[in-house]
Amino acid sequence: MSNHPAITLHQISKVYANGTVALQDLNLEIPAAQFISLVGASGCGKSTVLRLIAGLGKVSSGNINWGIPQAARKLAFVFQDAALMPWATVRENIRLPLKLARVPKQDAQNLVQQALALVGLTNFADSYPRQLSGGMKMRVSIARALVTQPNILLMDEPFGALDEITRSKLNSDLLDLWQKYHWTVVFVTHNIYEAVYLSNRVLVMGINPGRVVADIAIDVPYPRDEEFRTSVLYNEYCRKVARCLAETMN
Ligand SMILES: Nc1ncnc2c1ncn2[C@@H]1O[C@H](COP(=O)(O)OP(=O)(O)OP(=O)(O)O)[C@@H](O)[C@H]1O
Repeated sequence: MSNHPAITLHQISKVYANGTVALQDLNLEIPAAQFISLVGASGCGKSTVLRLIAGLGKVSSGNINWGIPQAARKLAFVFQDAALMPWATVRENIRLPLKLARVPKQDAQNLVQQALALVGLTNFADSYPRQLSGGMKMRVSIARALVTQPNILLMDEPFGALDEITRSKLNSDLLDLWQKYHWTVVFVTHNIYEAVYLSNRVLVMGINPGRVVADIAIDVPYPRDEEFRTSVLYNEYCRKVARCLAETMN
């Protein structure tokens, strides 16, 4: 894994037009190919951090420095809501970003086929969203992000609406893909267990104002399996994150 910073957020503040101070003096260094999670109380600015990295809004002060030249930056965003077009098939939903980028049809077809295989939905390519379970819809949403072959993946509570069993399966599948493709991942979640299982680092954010209050390295090698999830070490990490989170609420 490279330690070269892909993204550095330096003294970032974000004040929305209505005066809400969402972030204040937030510092965060994200090395290339790291999987980091942001956890924190509702309203502490987690989504704001993702949006600023994605360029969907301007910082009020501070700056975001990129270790990757603009031409080589390929960002993809996955939201909690799969937000699929109900009238279009799985294949058409996944092809949408390629269509918008005017990728030639044959290339697009190949990329969609690959993305379908990655998320295990090849046999559902011609199904409609209404015919899929919640977990399958989220897989389509992930495939739609992966089809653009990103190197930075921004995920805003992608599994928040799923049941525990589906969430746990998608966590494992996501880690398998990450180990293969080495994306830089910034993952927002309310779920401490998910954050510890997935991440190289868990960043705990405080509220009022939003900032990073703890940066906890999860020093456990990948692949991480069921054994890790049931280990004493895993529980210790979860407790540590929970304690930091509780302190932010005091
Ligand atoms: N467009 C906006 N205009 C004004 N205030 C906003 C806007 N977007 C977010 N905020 C405010 O900024 C703060 C941070 O919001 P943000 O959505 O980043 O938090 P969050 O940690 O992702 O919350 P949650 O966990 O509930 O999704 C909140 O107080 C929110 O109300």
